[in-house]
Parts: sequence; C-alpha cells; structure tokens
Amino acid sequence: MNTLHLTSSTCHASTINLPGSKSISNRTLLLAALADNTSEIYDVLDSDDILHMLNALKILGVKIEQLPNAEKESGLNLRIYGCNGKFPQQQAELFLGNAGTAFRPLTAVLAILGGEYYLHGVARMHERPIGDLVDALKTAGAIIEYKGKTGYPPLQIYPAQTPTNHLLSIKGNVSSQFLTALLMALPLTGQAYTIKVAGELISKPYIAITLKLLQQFGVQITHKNFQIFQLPAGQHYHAQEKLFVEGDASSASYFLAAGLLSGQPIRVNGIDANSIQGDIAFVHELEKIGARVSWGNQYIEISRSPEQEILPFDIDANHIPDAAMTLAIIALACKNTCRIRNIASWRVKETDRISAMATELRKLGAKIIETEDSISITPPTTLHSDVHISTYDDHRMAMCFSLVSLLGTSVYIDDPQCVNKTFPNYFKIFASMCTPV
Ligand SMILES: O=C(O)C1=C[C@@H](OP(=O)(O)O)[C@@H](O)[C@H](O)C1
Ligand SMILES: C=C(OP(=O)(O)O)C(=O)O
Repeated sequence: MNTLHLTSSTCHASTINLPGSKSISNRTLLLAALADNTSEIYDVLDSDDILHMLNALKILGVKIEQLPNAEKESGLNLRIYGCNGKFPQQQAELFLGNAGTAFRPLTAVLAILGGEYYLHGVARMHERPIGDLVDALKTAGAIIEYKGKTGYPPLQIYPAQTPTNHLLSIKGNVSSQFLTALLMALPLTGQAYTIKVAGELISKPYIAITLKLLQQFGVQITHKNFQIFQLPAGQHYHAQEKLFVEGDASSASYFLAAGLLSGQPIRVNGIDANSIQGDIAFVHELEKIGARVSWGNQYIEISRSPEQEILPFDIDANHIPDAAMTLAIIALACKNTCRIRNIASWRVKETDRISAMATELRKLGAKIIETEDSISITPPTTLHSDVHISTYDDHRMAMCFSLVSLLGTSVYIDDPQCVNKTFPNYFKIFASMCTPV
C-alpha cells in the first residue's frame, strides 16, 4: 500500500484556490442533463464522484462537451445538451463508485422516468442504506428490486407504474440525500406532490442547496420548516446559459483549520459569506474557538493571534456533518475534552466515521469516548509521533489527519490517493502551504 510521510510542519501565509463544490457539481450536472436546452457549467469539480455522474449521464445518452479551460489546475467547464426530461437510453448498467450524490438522485430520477437500469457501486456503497428512498419511490409507482441485501444497492429499476399516490413520506434521519433525490426526481412527472418528512431531518443545509439549485433551473418548491414540501404541477427544468460552481466549503475546512492551528493567515478563494453551502457554518465554529476570520468577496481568510489559545468545544454538528470531521483533529490542539454530537450519520458514510476517527485518534494518544451518535476527544499531553494512520478508503480521513503534521509531530497517511473521491490535488496543495520545522 502507498503511504505518505508528512513531517512536522508549520504553515506560511498562503492563498488556496478551492476545487468546485461536490454537492453543487453533481446536482447541477443532473439538472442540466434533464433540462430543456443546452447549459454551460463552469468550474465543475474534477474528481471521482463527479466522473461517476458524468459517465452515467453519457451512458444514458446525454451529450456532454468539454470546453477549453484557461487555468490548468482549475475544474471542468462543460456544455451539456439537456434531454428535456427523458434520457435517450432506456436500458443501462451504471457503476457509481461510492458517490452518494450520484447514486441517490440517479436512483430516484431513473425510477420515476422509466426504463430498465442496473445501478451498482464499490463494496462500501453496497453497505450504505437506500431502503428509505426506495420505499418512498415505490409509493410513487416505482418498481425497484434489491439485487443484494434488502435495503441496499445494487438495485434493478424497471419502468414505473402510473402513480396514484401524490402524498409521499420519507424518513429523514439516515441521509438527507433521500429527500434531495425525491425533490430532484418528482418535478419530472409534471404532477403536483406533497412530501412529508417522517421524524427528524438531518443535514438540513444540503436540502437548502437542492432547493436553491432547483429554483435556478426553474422549479419552485415550497416547504414548511423542512417538514412538508409542496411541488406544484406543470414544472420542468430550464437550461442555464452560464452557471459557475462555487468552491467546495467542506474541502475548505482543512485549509481554514490550518490557519487556526498554525496561526498563519490562510486564504481560500472560491467561497464567501454568500455561499449556498451549509459547511460555510464551520467558519463560525472556528471563530467561537479562537480563529480570526476575515470575510471578503470570493474569499475567506483564517488566522489566530499568538496569545489566543484554541478553546475546547462541545457542538451539535448535525448541520455540518462533513466539516465536523475536521473539528475532531482541531480537538487535539485544545487543552481540554471536546465533544462533537448528533453525528449518527457518520456511521453510514464512506466508512463508519465515528469508529474510524476513534481508532486513529487513539493511535495518537487521545482518550476517546464513542457513543452511537457522538465522539468525545481528550487530547494527550504529547501526541505520539510517526503514527501510521489508516484511512478506510475515506477521503476525509486522509485530509483530516494530514493536519496532525501541523501539531508538532510527523505522521504517515496510508492510501493517500483515496482523496481522489473529491480532491485529487489535495496533498500537492497542502504541501505548498507547509514548511517543515
Ligand atoms: O446532499 C449532499 O450533497 C450531501 C449530503 C450529506 O450527506 P447526508 O445527508 O447523508 O448527511 C453530506 O455528508 C454529503 O457529503 C453530501
Ligand atoms: C459523505 C460524503 O460523500 P457522499 O456524497 O458519497 O455521501 C462525503 O463526501 O463526506
């Protein structure tokens, strides 16, 4: 296995150009593919999760052209010829890796549109639940068979029956991507729907992203307190002449954390206070625990004054499940126990992230208390050095633990290329802001 040695380092003042948002890229590509005309999308993230969506759309018969790109390091610029709500290819096998933002929305769209489709992914994708979404789609007339374990991919989709039920219920406590998938698929029927969320809805800011992008493509959906959603009849997706994808706020978290940990000003270009991504709230959490924040037009900069300690925290991170992993590493720089709560969804993502985080933090000497939906981290007086960190094929484990090298110790990151899921250039960019000490 490949291993990356990160020597003990500090940061110098740096400016980082963020890659495009994964959540916005995959939603936008699917909506543009379903729209009534041609759209041009700029600064699309160039990573595995997006390539899975792009390959799937191409297999489904959508014409996609790559436009020239002025800067070598930036994302993809694409022209997408919308298929006006009906994919040309009515039979296909789609491999979607471990991309939740491709698997869940494509399941709903294909089940609603009709055709025969086999959807599968990597082994871990076949352990990530999808039963709540399938159940909701079945009440809307979809015909879906589990080809492995009940409630999990792979899935075989058959042409749907004419829906009779226009009131759907979806559970919200496992993944918000199920509701996102319904919200993206149901407008394709042209009919009115009411969707009720059963129980708690987690990761709400991702639903806000979905609603904003639907609106941008011409579909209006109203909601009451993220519990009841109303889709009026007779809507369809309108192409967007030119749309720019924001920088990824979750990917920004590693650099912003580096600014807090090192004290040096680290600026991320590509997002600002107007971002539609919920992970922007991570910046507010950093501010509460000692970061100096400067918000600009298309950038955020974080530093810390030398006399300011990093303060221990106890936060409900349900609204920022991805960026919250970065907080688990920041906890190692605090003098007291820190707790991250209401994060049960960590257990069904790229790996069981609560368990993986606990195991790897313990290797560094931290005392950990793990519950079903929280993690408490008590840092050691001195971190163990030269520890080999396992990354569980989880891009965020690799990116998070790179920050340990800014805490006065060197660290080995196993299988660093797992960052390809969302950020293939991560380690190159991380190295560019570090100076060994
Ligand atoms: O809709 C999205 O773009 C996402 C929703 C979140 O998942 P959950 O809703 O499963 O928490 C998040 O963790 C994931 O990285 C992206
Ligand atoms: C949970 C994640 O991915 P996915 O979109 O596959 O759910 C993530 O990127 O942290």
